[in-house]
Amino acid sequence: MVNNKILLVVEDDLGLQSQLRWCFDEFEVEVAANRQEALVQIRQHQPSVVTLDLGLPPDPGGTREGLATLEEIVNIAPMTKVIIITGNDDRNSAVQAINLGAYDFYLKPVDPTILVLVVERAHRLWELENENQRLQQIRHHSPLHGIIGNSNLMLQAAQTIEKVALTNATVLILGESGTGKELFARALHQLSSRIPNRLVAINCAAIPEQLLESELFGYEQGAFTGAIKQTKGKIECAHGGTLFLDEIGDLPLPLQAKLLRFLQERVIERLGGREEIPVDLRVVCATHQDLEQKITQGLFRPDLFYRISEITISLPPLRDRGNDVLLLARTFLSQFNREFNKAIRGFTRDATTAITHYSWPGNVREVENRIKRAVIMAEGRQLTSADLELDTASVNNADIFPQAYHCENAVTTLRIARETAEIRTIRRALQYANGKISQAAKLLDVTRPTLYSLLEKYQIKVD
Ligand SMILES: Nc1ncnc2c1ncn2[C@@H]1O[C@H](COP(=O)(O)OP(=O)(O)OP(=O)(O)O)[C@@H](O)[C@H]1O
Repeated sequence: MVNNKILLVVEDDLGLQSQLRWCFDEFEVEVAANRQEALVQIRQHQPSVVTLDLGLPPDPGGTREGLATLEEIVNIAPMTKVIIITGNDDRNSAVQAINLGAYDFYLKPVDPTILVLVVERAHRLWELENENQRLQQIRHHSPLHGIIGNSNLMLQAAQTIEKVALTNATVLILGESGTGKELFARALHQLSSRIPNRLVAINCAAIPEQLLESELFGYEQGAFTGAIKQTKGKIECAHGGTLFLDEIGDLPLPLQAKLLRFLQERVIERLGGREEIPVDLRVVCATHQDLEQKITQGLFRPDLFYRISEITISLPPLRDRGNDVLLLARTFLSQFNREFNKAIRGFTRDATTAITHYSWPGNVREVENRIKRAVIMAEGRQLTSADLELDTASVNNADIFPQAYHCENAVTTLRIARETAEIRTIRRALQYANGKISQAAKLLDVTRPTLYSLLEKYQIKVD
């Protein structure tokens, strides 16, 4: 767990370094004697405040090294408050440091009591800014707790959930696999007044028909061979709470009739039992299937369909959610960095391009899995498209053109279309030119350096 009160003292005078180390009781104090050590400590401990002596080796008598260190700190940890410590005769450098992004300066000689106050104030500001940023992120990126998304379609879905949560209406959530149907069902339960009780989930596609009935409705002792004791079903277990029926489209027809009866009368009978047991619960169903088509095929009861779809929420596939994919990718990256104790700092440009171009057939689950695998395996400081196994070839295979038409953001759409056309044209020219760069460049009417930079940009390999 990250300690919030971490101070980094960057000071090459070892006497002063140890004096400073002991005067900040409230802080966990880390020390560094030069630029390199300072940057390692910043990455490792993410301090809220840094005190930085401008006279660092190899320029202990000047300020060049101190100012260069400041620039790097501001670059990699922009929220960190850097307090410059400098000689009384060097006000100009102090002002220059403020221009470069230092939070404050302090003129030597050091009076520990005053410096503690300055550091405390800087830490308090850091805390407020952090909290503010956190709240803004929640407001901007999380329409509901734990649900990441900023696109209009997701905000609409979240608003519907908020509106229906306090009612008892039966909700049907539709969407491709991995779009977050179960996550939304859980959010609905959490916003409802049924939160003191459980959400009980059952996947109708994962359990064989003979077992599904007893799983749902329970059984009395001796109801069938192996029924050695009375057992409650999922419906009874959800009493007072929410029953989540996932893959409802796979519920066999005989069980559809039994479920319909329960939804109409709100009582169940266990298998082998005669007693009618009243159960009070809210039902949420989900499916990736087209239920209306199943109705026309005679595979789904229309009366059950109308019962379960008092409110229908359609979750769009990820390829229709504009920039949500990048938001999700970044969120999963920080989550898995924390989980696996890694410090990968974002995505390379080619990774960002690949993430926006790929069509994500497995939706959010696929983003989560790819980033998890990449964080575990990656060796560099940023994730590349190869780490994500989304190199140019797989992005092309996913055929990025259809996405161009579905994107919410028209500017992105044009960019995707242009880049797709560029990739294809370059590949064709290389084929014609048998992989000879200068000939391909001539065909494309660009210079060789331009073609090289395009090959690098799109990660096109020349055989
Ligand atoms: N908007 C989102 N923000 C954050 N995480 C999400 C989001 N949508 C889905 N997830 C995560 O993606 C994974 C798949 O989501 P979920 O199981 O809810 O999808 P599903 O539509 O129910 O899938 P299936 O139809 O295959 O059961 C889960 O780990 C979930 O937490």
